Amino acid sequence: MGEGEENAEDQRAMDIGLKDLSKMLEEFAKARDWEKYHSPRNLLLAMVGEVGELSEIFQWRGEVEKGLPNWEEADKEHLGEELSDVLLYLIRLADICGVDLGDAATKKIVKNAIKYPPKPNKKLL
Ligand SMILES: Nc1ccn([C@H]2C[C@H](O)[C@@H](COP(=O)(O)OP(=O)(O)OP(=O)(O)O)O2)c(=O)n1
Repeated sequence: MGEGEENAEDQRAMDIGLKDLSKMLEEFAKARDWEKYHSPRNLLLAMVGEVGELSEIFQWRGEVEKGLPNWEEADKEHLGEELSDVLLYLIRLADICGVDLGDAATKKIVKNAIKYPPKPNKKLL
């Protein structure tokens, strides 16, 4: 196994968090002098573009089974890439807007639970 493959394994093994990804994206932009392009509006439009690319994967397939059992591996890999592009732009957008996404999302889940109370026998939150 080459060094690059070992690093990829390490990355997979890591339970990476939003803050780590945010830092990596900041470094990625800095290293390319792309910070000037990463304005809130540009990032939002880039994210919406990636949502379009994600949608294209499902377009014309009809409903698909959970777990995508009949999909080619290459299609699943493509799906992972497009999901990642959406996530990465979302994380970068939140960072550039000064929003702590982990904190905001946690608060939102609590708010959702109050708005939509669970069935009495299924109370998890
Ligand atoms: N100014 C940019 C351009 C790209 N990226 C990063 C975030 C996304 O994860 C990915 C998007 O790259 P592309 O625009 O090349 O989009 P795709 O990877 O989807 O390629 P394609 O549109 O050719 O399928 O790169 C970024 O942070 N800032």
